[in-house]
Amino acid sequence: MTAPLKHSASVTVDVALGDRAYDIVIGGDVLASLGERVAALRPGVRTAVVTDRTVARHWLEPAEASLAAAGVPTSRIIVEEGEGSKSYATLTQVSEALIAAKIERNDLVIALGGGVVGDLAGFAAAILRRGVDFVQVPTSLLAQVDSSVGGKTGINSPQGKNLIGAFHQPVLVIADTSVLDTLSPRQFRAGYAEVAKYGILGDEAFFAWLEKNHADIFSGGAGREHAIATSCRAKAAIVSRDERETGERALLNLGHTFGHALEAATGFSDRLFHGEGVAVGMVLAAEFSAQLGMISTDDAARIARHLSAVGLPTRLQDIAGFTQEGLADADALLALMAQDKKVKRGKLTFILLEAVGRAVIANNVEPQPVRDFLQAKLKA
Ligand SMILES: NC(=O)c1ccc[n+]([C@@H]2O[C@H](COP(=O)([O-])OP(=O)(O)OC[C@H]3O[C@@H](n4cnc5c(N)ncnc54)[C@H](O)[C@@H]3O)[C@@H](O)[C@H]2O)c1
Ligand SMILES: O=C(O)C(=O)C[C@@H](O)[C@H](O)[C@H](O)COP(=O)(O)O
Ligand SMILES: [Zn+2]
Repeated sequence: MTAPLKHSASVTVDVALGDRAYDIVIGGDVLASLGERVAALRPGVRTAVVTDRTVARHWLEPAEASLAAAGVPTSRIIVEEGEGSKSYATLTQVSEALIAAKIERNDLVIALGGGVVGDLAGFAAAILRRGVDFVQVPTSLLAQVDSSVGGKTGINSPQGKNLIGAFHQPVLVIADTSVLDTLSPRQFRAGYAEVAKYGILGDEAFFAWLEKNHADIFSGGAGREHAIATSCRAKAAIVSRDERETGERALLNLGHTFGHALEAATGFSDRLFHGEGVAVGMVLAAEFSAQLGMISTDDAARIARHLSAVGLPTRLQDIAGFTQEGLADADALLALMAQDKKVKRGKLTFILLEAVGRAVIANNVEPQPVRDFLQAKLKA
């Protein structure tokens, strides 16, 4: 745990993982406290900040200034932005730069960026000298509500999302909500899909609140911080009970079995951002659940209606280049889903819905009903 510091209002969420517990500090100017918090957590530490080009342009200097003011030595490693950087090539670039910077076992890697930088830098830290601690400084909405918390790190392989990785928890998360002001509207909206996910999977009241307050979240009102803190509390609670996804953590994968296959089918490109794939995937999961008689068609329609109201894609046909080979093809999508990490003895696991706010884990799902469902959706 970090000691409380005297900065303007911030909220701290605890991720209760015993001797690996850590704080998520959320607030409007907490980036300025990065150096002070790192120095308090690890006196005498050296750091390397991993970031991407776009985030570096906006936020690297304030991060470095905060570290310098607290007397924390640092070096910088800058990668290309985008999902393509969750690759073997960029992992090599980052690992070798960390070695060149002489980051030792007791030093810290700092991931300053969205989910791509967090997953990549976290994984590099996990394998560098067999494990170096790291700090998450998430700069996208998605990273502040989801990817910076919980310790899933990794890269993609051509066969699928996040297939190479490790569980490696950060030692601190600093989520400065004011950095979101430089995020593009499309990226902000994509991150919102993961916010809505927490309501859909386990908190109907939060979903109803989002239905009423989404405009405030998008415009940067007080609701934004509330939505981020609520999302982090929901994720922290699940992760602290099931760190390694042996059970209920799989609920956080709502929409991802479909979504990850769609991201792979679109070549991990800007045709479909992760959050957008999750939005389409959650609607497909809801509609598939309705077809199985698990959720009412009204509830499934309510989910699609809200995601569509904020401008997220909700149908396969909304994806750029929908008719291109591999996307409008149920068998190709099923082949990609076969690489999902929830597959057990060759059988698919889906996160399905009984109601808004009630998700369940469905093991041993046969491929044929999924194929039939997708074929119908592709023609719709
Ligand atoms: N580890 C997990 O638990 C977890 C959870 C959810 C998603 N993810 C992963 O996260 C990734 C998606 O993360 P993302 O949506 O943050 O994408 P991202 O990291 O690619 O960031 C989105 C874009 O926004 C830019 N950006 C980020 N912060 C900015 C800021 N403050 N100002 C201006 N531009 C900014 C980035 O340069 C990038 O171009 C996917 O790879 C997904 O698989 C991981
Ligand atoms: O933290 C989790 O657990 C999640 O599933 C969160 C997801 O939003 C995230 O996209 C995660 O990276 C997906 O995990 P994966 O195990 O399917 O790669
Ligand atoms: Zn996700």
